[in-house]
Amino acid sequence: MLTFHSERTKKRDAMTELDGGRLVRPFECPERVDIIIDRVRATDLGEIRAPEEYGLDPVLAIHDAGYVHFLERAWDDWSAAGMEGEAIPTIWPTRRMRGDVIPDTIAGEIGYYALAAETSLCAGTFEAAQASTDIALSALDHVMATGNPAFGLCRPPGHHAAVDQYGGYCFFNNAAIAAQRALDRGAAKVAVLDIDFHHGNGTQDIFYDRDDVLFVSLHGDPRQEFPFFLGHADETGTGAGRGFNVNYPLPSGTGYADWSETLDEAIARVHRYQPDLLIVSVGVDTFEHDPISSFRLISEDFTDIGRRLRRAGMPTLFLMEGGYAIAEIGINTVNLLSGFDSA
Ligand SMILES: NCCCNCCCCCC(O)(O)C(F)(F)F
Ligand SMILES: [Zn+2]
Repeated sequence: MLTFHSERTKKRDAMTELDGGRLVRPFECPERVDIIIDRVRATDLGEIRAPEEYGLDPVLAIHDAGYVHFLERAWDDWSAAGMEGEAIPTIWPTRRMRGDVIPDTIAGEIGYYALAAETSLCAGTFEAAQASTDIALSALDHVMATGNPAFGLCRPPGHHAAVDQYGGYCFFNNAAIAAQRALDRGAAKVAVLDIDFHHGNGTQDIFYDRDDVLFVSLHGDPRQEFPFFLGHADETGTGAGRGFNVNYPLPSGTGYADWSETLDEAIARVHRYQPDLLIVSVGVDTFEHDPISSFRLISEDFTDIGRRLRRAGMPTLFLMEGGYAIAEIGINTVNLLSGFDSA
């Protein structure tokens, strides 16, 4: 399988993540890219290619312009305001506050655009996020041109990024940007299957009222797991999009027997939709030793996931999302991709 990769994805190297009341080194660290690409090379998964550069137009086709330009200048504005640490919001437009007036100062503006507080902004964030979209778009164009699968080693990830919000380590929704480009390039229907441990609230938000993108997600039950406030089974879409959003929340401790049964249901739902393209948001934080997640998949299970996805028999684009068991992230990710190739 062809892999798209760029060292520019490592430009975001935040020093802090708010975790349990302490500022710790981020779980979503640049080394994740090195470990995965080393495993791709070590296993001869296939050719590794640098992405083309697509600029901001494909990003602006999905994300709000004010949001994109906020991200572009946020670190400079934060620094210019004399803040000495990395950029972390402390107030949000919560219940019965107003979300229709965007504050002028960065301390207020950051809360308007932030989904959560664990994702610090720092120098290089915008550049890395844009490189991640270039990877997703390059991989998409390859799948559209050849019908062959491709893997976009995206970092930072994207599935929590909503139209005008960042958080959960995500800034631009790579899968949504790729799906929109596929539609712009003539696809009639695109399915996004999100197998990351966490619900892809951003991807759901972006396509919730649309029937040209089916969003299907297996994830930790939001009553117990991040992002907590979206991802329930009764969220099925709205307007034209009703019936084209499918959530499969699963309890903490879910093992592969139950998880794979749900995956087969999800694949059957994708099949009924008959998409021109399947985009898989690949998170391997479903792994038993993931430090921030609570499912119990083992490394061999990822190979089987790849096999099951291949049997779905559609042009497939794999885009990297989460996974924080650093020692095994390469093995688990490449197991999935190799399983797909070998099925
Ligand atoms: N500090 C420990 C609590 C972590 N709370 C945020 C979890 C974010 C998960 C991100 C992800 O894995 O879903 C993605 F794929 F987007 F990277
Ligand atoms: Zn995740």
